[in-house]
Amino acid sequence: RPVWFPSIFGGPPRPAVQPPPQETPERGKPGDGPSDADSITRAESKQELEPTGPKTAVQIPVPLPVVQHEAGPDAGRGSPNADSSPDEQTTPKASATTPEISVPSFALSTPEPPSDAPKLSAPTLMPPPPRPPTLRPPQTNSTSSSAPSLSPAPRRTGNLPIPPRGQPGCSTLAPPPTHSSKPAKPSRAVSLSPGHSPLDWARLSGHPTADLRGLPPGTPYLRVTPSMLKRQTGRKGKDAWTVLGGKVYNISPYLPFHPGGEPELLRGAGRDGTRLFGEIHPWVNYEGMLAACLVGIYVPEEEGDEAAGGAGAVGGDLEAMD
Ligand code: HEM
Repeated sequence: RPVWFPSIFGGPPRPAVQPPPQETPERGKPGDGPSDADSITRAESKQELEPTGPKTAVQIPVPLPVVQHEAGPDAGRGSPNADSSPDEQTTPKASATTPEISVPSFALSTPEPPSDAPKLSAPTLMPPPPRPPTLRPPQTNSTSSSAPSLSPAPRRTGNLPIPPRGQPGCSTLAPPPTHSSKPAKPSRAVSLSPGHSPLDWARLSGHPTADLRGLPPGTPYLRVTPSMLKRQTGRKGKDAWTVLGGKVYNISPYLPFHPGGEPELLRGAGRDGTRLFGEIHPWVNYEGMLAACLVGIYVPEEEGDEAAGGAGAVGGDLEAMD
């Protein structure tokens, strides 16, 4: 393999002593093991195991005899010692304990685990990756596997940089400056009197038979004209009507329940409050909340059913509309 380098880097032309195609089959031969790293490792481990095991297995280079060789000394040593479980007879644990003592490559990791833990010595065949000093458990004796997973947590938090505090705009509790630059719109909600919460209104108006229209029972839906609506302002003993989306509602029963207050709600009384309503809270489901307060539909003057008393029957028009 060193012969390649001069030819690659423009050195004097030399005939290749061993061309690449010839190296591969030679290295693949099981008998020429010294060139392969695995074969070297197996050979060294077998040599170290040889004093404790039978000598015949050392001469076999293939992996299968190695397993048989390791099972032999394990069974032989494991039977007098009561500390090993019966499952260890089939595992190649004997090879892990023995090279730990004599293989030169184990010298780097030997001081880390104690020699009485044979299962932890197996990964020492390959040197462990470098770990930061903060993640290393403080105790050298690794008695349980769960201990290392718990110990790095407090160490890690202790080494994390603490964000700066005390400066304006740097607090983690405060919103970002881009969000806090514009002051929030102050709420115009009022405190409702006891028994007039939104839930109370839902109980009062949510019943299917609830009738909060302020009309005699059995009165059909009305065709409400602008002149009719104008008189329903909530004053002079009359109910307050408003138009929302083409429908006329009696909002008088809802006045003490309105979160925005009675005066605000009365701004829409006697007129079409659709635009005003939509400017303040378009998300409010007025159709569901005022279903029991539905008086009728809003129609032009000439299409109204106004009689001398005020109301005319709508008939089935509103039901067809729904
Ligand atoms: C058309 C005249 C109306 C006006 C001028 C009006 C005005 C207001 C105002 C100023 C608020 C307080 C908003 C805030 O919290 O800052 C409010 C809240 C509220 N209004 Fe009205 N309102 C009207 C009609 C209605 C109607 C007809 C309903 C029910 C069908 C209603 C249901 C509510 C509800 C549920 C809230 C609380 C909204 C929330 O907290 O998000 N309002 N209203």
